[in-house]
Amino acid sequence: MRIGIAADHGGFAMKEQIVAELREAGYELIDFGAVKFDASDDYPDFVIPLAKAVGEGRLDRGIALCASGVGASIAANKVPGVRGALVHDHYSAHQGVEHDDMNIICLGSAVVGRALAIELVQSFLAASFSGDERHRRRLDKVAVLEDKAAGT
Ligand SMILES: O=C(CO)[C@H](O)[C@H](O)[C@H](O)COP(=O)(O)O
Repeated sequence: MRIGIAADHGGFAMKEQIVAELREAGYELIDFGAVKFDASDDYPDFVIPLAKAVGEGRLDRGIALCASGVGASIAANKVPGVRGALVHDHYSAHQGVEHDDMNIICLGSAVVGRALAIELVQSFLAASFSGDERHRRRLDKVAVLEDKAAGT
């Protein structure tokens, strides 16, 4: 599985922890930055390149962090092909993939602790889209909006 991760200063420390844990667990992942803590950086500068890589199919899954996870979620979901969600709980971390084909998990470093964040990411990465017809039908109704925006 091709995985990417991105964070602004609000999520930087937690990103570093998640990268270390996932690499230790054997995952390979691409780090879209930030590469250092800079209190003046902006989450779109890191989250949008990650989201484009996921939306264009160059990555299978993404992990996006900021302080609340809200800005990261808003930015990621502007990108076609992205189905991102701000997640704080185990059920959403896997059900969001199983039912909604979530491909970017957004986390708020000021909201969830390190251990929970890593468990949420592992749950997200371990889950697969069920492919059930009712879920595809619902996703197709959402994707229509992207098709209209693209003029197709
Ligand atoms: O949480 C965030 C957006 O939802 C981001 O991490 C911002 O950086 C957060 O708003 C903190 O911003 P500040 O410039 O550090 O006050």
